[in-house]
Amino acid sequence: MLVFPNAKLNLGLYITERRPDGFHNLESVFVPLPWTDALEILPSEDGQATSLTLTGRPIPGDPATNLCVRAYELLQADFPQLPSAQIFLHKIVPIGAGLGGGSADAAFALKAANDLFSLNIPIEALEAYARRLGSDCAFFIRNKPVLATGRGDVFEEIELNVAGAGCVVVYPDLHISTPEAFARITPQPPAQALRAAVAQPLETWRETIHNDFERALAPKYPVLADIKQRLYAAGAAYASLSGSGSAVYGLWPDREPRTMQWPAEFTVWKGRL
Ligand SMILES: C[C@@](CO)(OP(=O)(O)O)[C@H](O)COP(=O)(O)OP(=O)(O)OC[C@H]1O[C@@H](n2ccc(N)nc2=O)[C@H](O)[C@@H]1O
Ligand SMILES: Nc1ncnc2c1ncn2[C@@H]1O[C@H](COP(=O)(O)OP(=O)(O)O)[C@@H](O)[C@H]1O
Repeated sequence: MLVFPNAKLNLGLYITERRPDGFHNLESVFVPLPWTDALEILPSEDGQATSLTLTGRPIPGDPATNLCVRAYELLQADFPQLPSAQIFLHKIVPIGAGLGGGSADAAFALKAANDLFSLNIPIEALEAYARRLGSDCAFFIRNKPVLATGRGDVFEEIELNVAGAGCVVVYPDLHISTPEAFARITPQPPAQALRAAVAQPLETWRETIHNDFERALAPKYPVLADIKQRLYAAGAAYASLSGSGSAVYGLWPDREPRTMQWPAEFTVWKGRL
């Protein structure tokens, strides 16, 4: 079974408090971004152990701990009838970019195994498996715009009118680790209610919707503010860091983004939400 795990963007991101379990409560709107990896899961040849074949963008870390493998093993622990699998991942979405790429691969691996082997796991149970793999992983099970709270794993439906907006995502070849980014944050309540702010026209968001990681990361990574400023100079109605970085995106509600030149080492995605 071949699936295409997509990335996500954060529209606003407020880190509101540190929790006793070491994680942080947050408030953010997550939206699917149609920038995808390719993931294939097939039953193994007779007697072969589960294998992972990686192509595309190199993924740091031991392949045995790749989130696709961990997702599959999580299901195998509860479904002994699940055979070994051959997993092929062609990695395209930048890593450590705040685009949720690893979490998307894990969630799509759960969904693909559920469909391929007819496990009939209900959607709520798939979300529960996903929560064990990463804070934002459960988002990719339903893969619809949500207001996320808690650890980034508690969702409420939200009305959004960004579908079809022009979007440019710029990854400056900079891996920012999520724990490192959190270490730079002082939690505080959001200045504005996010649900109300995203309901207003996109042109108003520049004044009302913020990502707390921007200020926290600015001293160490000035390139992030440079990219944002260039997106605004090219006519974006709204521009922001996604997640804990380092990808920065711009949105254009009703017209094509102007062509922009970026350094050769940057990776740029251009399309529509
Ligand atoms: C904070 C967000 C916002 O979108 O950042 P990005 O990963 O997108 O940049 C995500 O929810 C991240 O989700 P995810 O990347 O799955 O995080 P996890 O693997 O669960 O956690 C990685 C580390 O980040 C910190 N962490 C993560 C989520 C959270 N709510 N509080 C935290 O303090 C913890 O130090 C944790 O050990
Ligand atoms: N399939 C995968 N794709 C990307 N990263 C993975 C994967 N499996 C494990 N990882 C690990 O997860 C970490 C976070 O990756 P990713 O989800 O892309 O970043 P972010 O949380 O910033 O969106 C990486 O450092 C990587 O080592």
